[in-house]
Amino acid sequence: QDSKKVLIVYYSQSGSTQQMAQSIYEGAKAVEGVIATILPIDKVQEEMLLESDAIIIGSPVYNANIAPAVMEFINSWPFEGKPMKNKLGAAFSTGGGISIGEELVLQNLIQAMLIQGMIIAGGDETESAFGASGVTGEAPFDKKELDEIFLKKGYGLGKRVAELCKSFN
Ligand SMILES: Cc1cc2nc3c(=O)[nH]c(=O)nc-3n(C[C@H](O)[C@H](O)[C@H](O)COP(=O)(O)O)c2cc1C
Repeated sequence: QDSKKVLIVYYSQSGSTQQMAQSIYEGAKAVEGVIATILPIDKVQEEMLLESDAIIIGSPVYNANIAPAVMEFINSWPFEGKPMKNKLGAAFSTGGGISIGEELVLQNLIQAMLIQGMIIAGGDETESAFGASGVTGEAPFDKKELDEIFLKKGYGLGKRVAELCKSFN
C-alpha cells in the first residue's frame, strides 16, 4: 500500500497560525506510513492538492471570518468533476480573543470543504471536536508562543487525521 499524504496548509501574518500548523505537522508525521507536508497557502500547487489524501487548513480569525486570502485559496480549488471529493479534511484557527470568532472560522472552513465533497474530521478530544483552535491575544494566553494547551490540540488533530487516512482505502 502506498504511503498516505497529509497536506497541512495555512495563512499566517504574525506566526501564531503557523505555530499551530507546526504542531499539527508533528502529530501527522508521528504516524508511520504517512507523508506529511506543511506549507503556507501561497506555496501550494494544484497538483499537491490533488495528490493529497487529506488536507488540514488553517486561518487566523479576521473580523470573525476566515481570512480573505484563505477563502480565495479555497475558491481557487478545482471544482469541475469534483476532484476533491472523498478526501479527508480538517480545520484549525487562531484568534486574538476567547469566543470572538475561532469557532466560526472552524465551522466556515468545514462548510467550504463539505461543498467540495470532502469528509470532515475533528480533533482527538471533545475540546477539539471542530478542529484545533487557539487564543493568542487575551490573558492568560497573550504570550509570544501559542500556549501548550492549544498546541496539544493541534498535535492530536494531525495525528488523528493521519491515522484516519491510513484506515481509508
Ligand atoms: C484584520 C484583523 C482582524 C481580526 N479580527 C479578529 C476577530 O474578529 N476575532 C479574534 O479573535 N481575533 C481577531 N484578530 C486577531 C487574529 O486573529 C490573531 O491575532 C491571530 O492569532 C493572528 O494569526 P497569525 O499570527 O497567524 O497571523 C484579527 C486580526 C486582524 C489582523
